[in-house]
Amino acid sequence: MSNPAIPAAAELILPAPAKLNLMLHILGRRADGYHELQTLFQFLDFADELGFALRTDGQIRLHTPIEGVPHDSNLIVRAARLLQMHAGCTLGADIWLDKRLPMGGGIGGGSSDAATTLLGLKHLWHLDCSEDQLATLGLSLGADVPVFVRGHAAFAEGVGEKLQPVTLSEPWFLVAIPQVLVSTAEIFSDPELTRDTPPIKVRSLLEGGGRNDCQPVVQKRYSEVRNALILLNKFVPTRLTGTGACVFGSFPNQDDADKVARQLPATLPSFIAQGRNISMLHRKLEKLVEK
Ligand SMILES: C[C@@](CO)(OP(=O)(O)O)[C@H](O)COP(=O)(O)OP(=O)(O)OC[C@H]1O[C@@H](n2ccc(N)nc2=O)[C@H](O)[C@@H]1O
Ligand SMILES: Nc1ncnc2c1ncn2[C@@H]1O[C@H](COP(=O)(O)OP(=O)(O)O)[C@@H](O)[C@H]1O
Repeated sequence: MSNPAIPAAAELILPAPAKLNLMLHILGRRADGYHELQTLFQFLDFADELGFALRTDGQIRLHTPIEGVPHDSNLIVRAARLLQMHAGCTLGADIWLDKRLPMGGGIGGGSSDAATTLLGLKHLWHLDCSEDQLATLGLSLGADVPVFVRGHAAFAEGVGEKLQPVTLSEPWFLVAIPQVLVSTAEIFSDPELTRDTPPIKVRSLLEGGGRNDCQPVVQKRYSEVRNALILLNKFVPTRLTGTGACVFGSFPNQDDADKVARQLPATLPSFIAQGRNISMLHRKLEKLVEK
């Protein structure tokens, strides 16, 4: 199906889905300042969309700027240039982004855009590089990029790069979007953040178990997040994803999620999407390969 936000010139249109951190424990801080974590990633069927067209002059042009993000700093452009350099590829690309995921929301939009760019351009440029290579390249762009490259729900350790695929139930999520941008770096540098949660084994982690260690710090600093947690908790157990700002609750079906969404005030936008173990991107890529 075509997307009116992406011109017909695009030869390849791919989704860049959101993720949730169903739990997020912080175990410690490494010498380089990064934090050792344990987190459970699941994808949502809610996504940005990217269009790609081949250029033969080697240039990378993103035609849909994001306000406040310079062209060359956009993770899409950085991912494209990194792949070009790594593969010694002389081809370029025109790229269009239909941004639907709230930014700075802890649902991984920028990282997912980067992963979709790596996989999309591998396809467009007919590159012979492995998923392992793309995940390693992705990690240099952000801790969350590898899970989007792999496309399978996962228990993650290290700084988020040691991934163990898991199969979870696939409930419907109501995700509320407090109207505030939370900086990941700011939360990780907060002196009040606890960094001593003991490691747990994935098999001992019951679905819905664990917690988000960032939540106390984020809700203390941002009243918008605090209020959203209070409000949504009246209907369903609610938790922060990543370093926020989004908060979520799960439901057995879409109707139940809809009923709660309708009761939220207009000042707290939200969306509903199903949690998925295989990302939308990988489901679409599989279909392309089958053709
Ligand atoms: C916390 C998580 C959980 O999924 O998600 P978000 O809330 O950002 O989506 C991620 O680990 C974020 O991953 P990502 O957004 O790719 O982070 P990066 O760009 O690599 O790092 C941003 C900043 O966060 C801090 N950081 C990030 C990851 C980590 N394990 N330890 C850290 O201390 C560092 O200060 C770094 O400069
Ligand atoms: N393609 C992109 N999409 C979103 N954000 C981007 C992108 N490229 C760079 N950024 C920068 O990354 C920051 C974090 O974005 P995002 O991934 O949406 O948040 P989070 O990591 O909290 O889920 C943004 O505020 C923006 O400055």
